[in-house]
Amino acid sequence: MTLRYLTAGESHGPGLVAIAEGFPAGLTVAFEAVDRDLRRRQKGYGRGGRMKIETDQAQFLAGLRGGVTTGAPIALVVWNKDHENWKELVSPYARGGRKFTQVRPGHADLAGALKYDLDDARDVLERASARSTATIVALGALAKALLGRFGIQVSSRVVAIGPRARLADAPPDGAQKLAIEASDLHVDDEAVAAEWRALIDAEKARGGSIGGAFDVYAEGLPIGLGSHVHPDRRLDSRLVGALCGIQAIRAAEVGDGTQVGRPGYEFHDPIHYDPARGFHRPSNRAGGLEGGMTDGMPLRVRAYMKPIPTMLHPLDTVDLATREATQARYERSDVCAVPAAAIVGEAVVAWELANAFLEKFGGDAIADVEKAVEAYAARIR
Ligand SMILES: Cc1cc2nc3c(=O)[nH]c(=O)nc-3n(C[C@H](O)[C@H](O)[C@H](O)COP(=O)(O)O)c2cc1C
Ligand SMILES: C=C(O[C@@H]1CC(C(=O)O)=C[C@@H](OP(=O)(O)O)[C@H]1O)C(=O)O
Repeated sequence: MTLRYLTAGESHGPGLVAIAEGFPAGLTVAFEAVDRDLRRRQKGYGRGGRMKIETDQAQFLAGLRGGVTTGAPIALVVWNKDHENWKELVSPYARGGRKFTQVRPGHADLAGALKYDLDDARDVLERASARSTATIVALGALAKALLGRFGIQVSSRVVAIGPRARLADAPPDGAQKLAIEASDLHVDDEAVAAEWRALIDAEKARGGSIGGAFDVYAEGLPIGLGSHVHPDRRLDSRLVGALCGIQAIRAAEVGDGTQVGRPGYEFHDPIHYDPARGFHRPSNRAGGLEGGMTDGMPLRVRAYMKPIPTMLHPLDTVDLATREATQARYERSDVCAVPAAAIVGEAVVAWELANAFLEKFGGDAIADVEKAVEAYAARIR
């Protein structure tokens, strides 16, 4: 492991912190790019009241001087504005409010309370909440700064909301990227977005929720990140694991990976070579990964997000304190958060790619990494 991080923080506590280690010295980090990704994560049609309260920004505490990494651990914090309303309820210094015992199906509430011997599921849900993805996105922005330094760009697009899919098999081009950024559903087709808004509205009207899927892409990757030699060094296993590590992601797919009904001739990508382009493929069904390594084609991974579990018209459950039948507790909730999850998806993919990149080319200083990248490119031409 070259890059590593830890995060801490509760959804309604004072703030969320992250410490990252392993970035080479001499990397310029644009703070605005970090905050831009934090803003992107807060957007999206179907989000609930919380996002009107927060305006996430990363405050850096260590590891950079004048916007440039020093090689020391990087520390940052994202403050929770909503904590002002929870000071007496959720804090290292106070614990108050009615106990949360009407455990919600689809959440960590039940298993977490039993496993950790807690009589208040609040102690579980505060950390299980996807609020922590704000720190993940800030860390991902650091990884993107490293990748960007070497010409690698990470992007994403929502490809399904509920039953209505709009699949694509290549990364968005420049114009499509602009359209995606302008869209409240993180898609480059306004007609599809209108259909998706109607689906979200219908679920909201009946007190329900809706899920979907998104693709994450990376362009400009060298051949050979990751490794075939052990399962835990395979980049496909690491990317799928990282995507399923995001709250509410239930499955992830590499390239056309689930299309196993296709015959082999329609599943694999022939290899071509010419001196100008080097090794390349006429198709990219593998999604840029073969044998657990990048194959030089754009990376394409898809993640599937379940419908948000907290619903205005709640499901049946059992009260943790009395063991009697009741209904799941509702405070407030998103109805759909697939566009936000796509930004988190970019972050976790960027992190895994940056880690694999530094495993292959790593050095303590950016200049060392540059030399390793150049030497490798010359060798494999
Ligand atoms: C960006 C994002 C926002 C989310 N917002 C909510 C929400 O408002 N309400 C909710 O019940 N779940 C929300 N979730 C999902 C829950 O955090 C998640 O389903 C829960 O912690 C249980 O984890 P699991 O689904 O991975 O099993 C959100 C997830 C993400 C990625
Ligand atoms: C706070 C965020 O998402 C939250 C994730 C979440 C959950 O259960 O995962 C539940 C909601 O929290 P609250 O109960 O405070 O409204 C979401 O708003 C965020 O994305 O920053």
